[in-house]
Amino acid sequence: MCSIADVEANLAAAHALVADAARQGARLVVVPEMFLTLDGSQFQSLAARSDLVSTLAAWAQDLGIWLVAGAIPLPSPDDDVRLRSACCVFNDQGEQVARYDKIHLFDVDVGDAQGSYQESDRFAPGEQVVVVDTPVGRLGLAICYDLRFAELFQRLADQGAELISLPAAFTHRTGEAHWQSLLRARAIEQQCFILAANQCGWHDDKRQTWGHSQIIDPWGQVLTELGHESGVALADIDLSWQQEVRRRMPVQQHRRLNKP
Ligand SMILES: O=C(O)CCC(=O)C(=O)O
Repeated sequence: MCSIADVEANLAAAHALVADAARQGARLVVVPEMFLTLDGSQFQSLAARSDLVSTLAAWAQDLGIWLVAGAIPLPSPDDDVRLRSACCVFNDQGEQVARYDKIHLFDVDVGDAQGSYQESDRFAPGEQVVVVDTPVGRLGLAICYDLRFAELFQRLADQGAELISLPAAFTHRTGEAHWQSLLRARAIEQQCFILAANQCGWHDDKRQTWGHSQIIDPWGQVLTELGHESGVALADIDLSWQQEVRRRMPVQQHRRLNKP
């Protein structure tokens, strides 16, 4: 989706997309990073709103789906005044079953319309690698810039991840150059499904994201892909195909360095 500076409008747009996915039979739905807003000046007030997490939990329960709720700004679990960019997972009963705080923060000058990004001005990095069992497989959690850090994906796979979700607001410039190559590489390396939900388009004329949300299988095949527009991408997660890929090419067993 393409979030703008209006949180209520973004909530309504996200809910419509999630409901559409549920109507089409999705059992687990991933929404993009910072889908409530990409406007950093609103993060502090959003993090103070206790109603948002319960709203997202209610979506999951009402629609009978598991929801990987992108990333939203939440308070740090410790005393740090900076927030965390947090991905909460809700089950179909509306219970929060996991929370992953983005580990790798995007402090990068990509030379696009926004100038440089300094995520660590507002956020502190997470420290925990998180996996959670879901009805469609064991799910590892990562967010956007994390995609560039293969060792996180290796750790997720070492903890049994069969699929890895990646809510993102990947920039247009870096997305055009690297998004799909990195997604496919991570899927092939870990022989995992990758569920990548990206923001798209211009956000209030300030920032442009790449879109191209997609689902990739453990062989690196793109099962479904959106373009630059917002929408819903759906795929079947066939874990027997994953077992077949892993059985035929047991790269994890062939590791000789950094074995867990
Ligand atoms: O890694 C990139 O090129 C984009 C990352 C990004 O936009 C983010 O983490 O918000």
